[in-house]
Amino acid sequence: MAKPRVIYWFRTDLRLHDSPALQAALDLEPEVLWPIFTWDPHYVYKARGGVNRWQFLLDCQNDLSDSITKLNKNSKLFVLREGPQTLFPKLFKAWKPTHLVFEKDTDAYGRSRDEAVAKAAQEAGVKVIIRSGRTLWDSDGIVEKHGGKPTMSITQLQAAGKKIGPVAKPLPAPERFPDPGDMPVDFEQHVPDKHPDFNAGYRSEKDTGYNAIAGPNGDFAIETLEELGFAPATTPHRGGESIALKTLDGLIKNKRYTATFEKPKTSPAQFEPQSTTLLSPFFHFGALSVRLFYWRVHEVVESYGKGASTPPASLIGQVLFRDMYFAAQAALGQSFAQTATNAYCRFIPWHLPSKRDPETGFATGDYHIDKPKAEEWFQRWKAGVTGFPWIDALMRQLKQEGWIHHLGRHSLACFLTRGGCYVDWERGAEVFEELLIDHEPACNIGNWQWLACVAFFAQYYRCYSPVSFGQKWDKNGDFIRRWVPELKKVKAKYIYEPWKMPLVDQKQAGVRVTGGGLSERQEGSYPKPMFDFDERRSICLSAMKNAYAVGLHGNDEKVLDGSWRSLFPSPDEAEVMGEYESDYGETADIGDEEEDQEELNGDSAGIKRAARKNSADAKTKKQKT
Ligand SMILES: Cc1cc2nc3c(=O)[nH]c(=O)nc-3n(C[C@H](O)[C@H](O)[C@H](O)COP(=O)(O)OP(=O)(O)OC[C@H]3O[C@@H](n4cnc5c(N)ncnc54)[C@H](O)[C@@H]3O)c2cc1C
Repeated sequence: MAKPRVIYWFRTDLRLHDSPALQAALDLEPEVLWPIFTWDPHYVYKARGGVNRWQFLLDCQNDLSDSITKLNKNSKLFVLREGPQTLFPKLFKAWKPTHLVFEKDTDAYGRSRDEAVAKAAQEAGVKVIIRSGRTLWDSDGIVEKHGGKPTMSITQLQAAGKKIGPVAKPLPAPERFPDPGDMPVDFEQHVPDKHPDFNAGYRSEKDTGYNAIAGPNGDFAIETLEELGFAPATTPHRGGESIALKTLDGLIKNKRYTATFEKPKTSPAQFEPQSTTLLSPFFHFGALSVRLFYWRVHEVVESYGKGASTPPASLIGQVLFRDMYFAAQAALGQSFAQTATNAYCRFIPWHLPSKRDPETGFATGDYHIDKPKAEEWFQRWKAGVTGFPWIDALMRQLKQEGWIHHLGRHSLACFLTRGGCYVDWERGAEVFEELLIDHEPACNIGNWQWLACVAFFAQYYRCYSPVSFGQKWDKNGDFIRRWVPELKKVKAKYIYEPWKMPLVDQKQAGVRVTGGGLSERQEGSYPKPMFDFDERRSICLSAMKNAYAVGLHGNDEKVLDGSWRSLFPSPDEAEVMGEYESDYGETADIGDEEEDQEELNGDSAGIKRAARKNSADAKTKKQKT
């Protein structure tokens, strides 16, 4: 019998070690194996991604490609520049594979993409093999063992995990790699629609990434930042399986650190080196197996004995959080990413709410400016010029390096939402999506919901002060001095509150505290704080208290049709989302009357459809998390 001809499709698993999907492909003992990556326009244009994360991805791909070539000089990672949905049907004809193998992806887009590809494979008579390998347990398996519901706490995750059984032991990396087969690409390339391009702001040069399906030299080379039209990355953090494995080895050698790690005791102000592992971007790109991490840490903890830390604070606890968010996302799909239609997300009438597609009910990526002041605060937060040095230092580190400590993320997220600006958590999640090198949809969204106290966590009265929280870790403000150099010479007593600095001290420190921070910023100045934090904290607190008392969730009819307003004070009386031109309502700006009517009908049908989709969850929506 003829031996299998296998396409191995790398995506979220840019590694050779512990890859159940790759192992399944190799177990077929194929005659030929094509290790490929498809350059998907969805991520290039429709998902937010800053240049630092692209650099990390390219690092991971280059490292993986080198490792494949070390095993077989005829092979490497072959990159094809086309969306998988249009590419695979052509590859199935041109290359005549018998099998397509890949790692399971439970992200909302990943699922719909894989369904389309699997359908095309079935039509072409190509067998599809999918293996879970991105999480400790298969996220769909967790959901099943948790009664089809999302896991909203670590305890729920652990209980469901227990029903599946122990986390699988890691698999060794292969020692041999089969030859690739012929790779004709004499078919027409489907050139993607580049508009809208969410990442246009990063492209200083022409984007030539899709000029030819096999790259500029026809050799299926890995893309470069230049081809994407991007300037060089600014992050010092570099990707790749080789670096990940070395970092893990270093961590494991430090037995005390590994065994006694307690996340709440690690400092968000520590840098070079940071106080936590900084393995998250490697997990994101699959350059490091989370199961390998789990078992190696587990061994250290076991041998350490008394004094070892335990979940949720321990290192094992950290990766349990990761699995918890993955399983929450796996259960809720696209609704997980937003309030509207999400039965598990509390409705809070934040400012700058998302615009939604009237047909589907899903967020479009754009938002309403219901209050110009809130927009100004959001822009200042995003630019790192709020006038609160702790917040600005964190944001500037994030923009420059793409990674900040977990508690730094807490500070930024709390400040933007319930502890300062009262801006929709979806705005913050979008900025993190763009800037983080470890951006993981499930973890980013889940953590934003946690910090905004709309899901997973409900203690909204616990608020991070942009002054005392930073001082707790770094009295002298070294972290601020590193990231906000205008304040480098400011005395420790003013470094967290420079607006309190007398003029004579400002002079001595060579900085003037003046202006609003955005376009009007002057050389040698640092902005005044954008509001009185204590005042804002109490306004937000009472608004949160009220929203909790009203008790709406994202899938409530009142949230979806806008009638929630009757349950809240007016925006003139309290902190409530202001009026704006509705996505759905009477004032939708459509010229033609007939179209107008159709649109309105379509609107409500679309909203109801989205609500129905989640209605199964509605009964459990008020559960304790
Ligand atoms: C608002 C906000 C947004 C976030 N967005 C992301 C994101 O997009 N991608 C991401 O991986 N993490 C995200 N996190 C979680 C967490 O901050 C990072 O995983 C962690 O800081 C990464 O650093 P580390 O690798 O040194 O973590 P360590 O403390 O060394 O932990 C080891 C690993 O455990 C996992 N982990 C730790 N904490 C969490 C957590 N709270 N949730 C999920 N996984 C966790 C990560 O994979 C991490 O690499 C976010 C947190 C907040 C508050």
